[in-house]
Amino acid sequence: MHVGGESPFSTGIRPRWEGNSPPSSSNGAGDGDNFIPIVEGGARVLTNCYNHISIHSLYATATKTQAHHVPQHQLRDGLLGDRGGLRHQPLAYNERRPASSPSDLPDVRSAKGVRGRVVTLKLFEDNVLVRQQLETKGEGRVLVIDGGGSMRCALLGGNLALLAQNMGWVGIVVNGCIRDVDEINGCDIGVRALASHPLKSYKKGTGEKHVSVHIGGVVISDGDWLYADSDGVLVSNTELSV
Ligand SMILES: O=C([O-])CC(=O)C(=O)O
Ligand SMILES: [Mg+2]
Repeated sequence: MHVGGESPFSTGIRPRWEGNSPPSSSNGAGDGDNFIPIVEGGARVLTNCYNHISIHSLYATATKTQAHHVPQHQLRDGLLGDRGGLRHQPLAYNERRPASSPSDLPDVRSAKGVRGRVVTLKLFEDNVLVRQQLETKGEGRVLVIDGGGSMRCALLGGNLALLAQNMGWVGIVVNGCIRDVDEINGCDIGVRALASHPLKSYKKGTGEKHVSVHIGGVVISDGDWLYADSDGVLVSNTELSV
């Protein structure tokens, strides 16, 4: 994906940093929210792992560290049991290695491309609003779900992806986890997520619709344009010629 038909670097345009400080850490990620590379006409590139969150590269981001994000007392006391039980967490989950560099990541070439206007949801470990939204007509739009980056349950699965496809949504970006990966891959819809997780989410209906969200270092608002392919994810206030 090239913005405006040319690489931003070949046209001499350099990223600039919005906010008070440039990235401070050695991997260039900073704190994730205080800088935004601008490549053209206000287009924002989602940084962090969003170049690598195709459903075809899910397992690379499910690390040993993340498996430990579920506090031991919750495992012991079964506080998450009403969502299917952590017993269903596969052993293999603990055996996956961290994705420490892009070269560690699997192939993402077959990731489906996505372009469309954004509808946002902001929620945490509860996907009732996701179903509600996907039950409405997608009309070629992309659902962006800010799930707070939770690695403890899935906000989208095969049934919801099929619903999305049938209702005319073209893509779903999840700042969180998905499950039923094979079923999702069989749907005619592009999905990006941080990782897969076998556990379902709560079903309480908490969260907000149509609010601006922060994902991968950028602000994404209802009505923005989102472009995703195997190169990464771009967001813009206006339609781009990508
Ligand atoms: O538990 C959920 O709501 C997600 C899911 O598995 C599906 O959509 O198939
Ligand atoms: Mg399912």
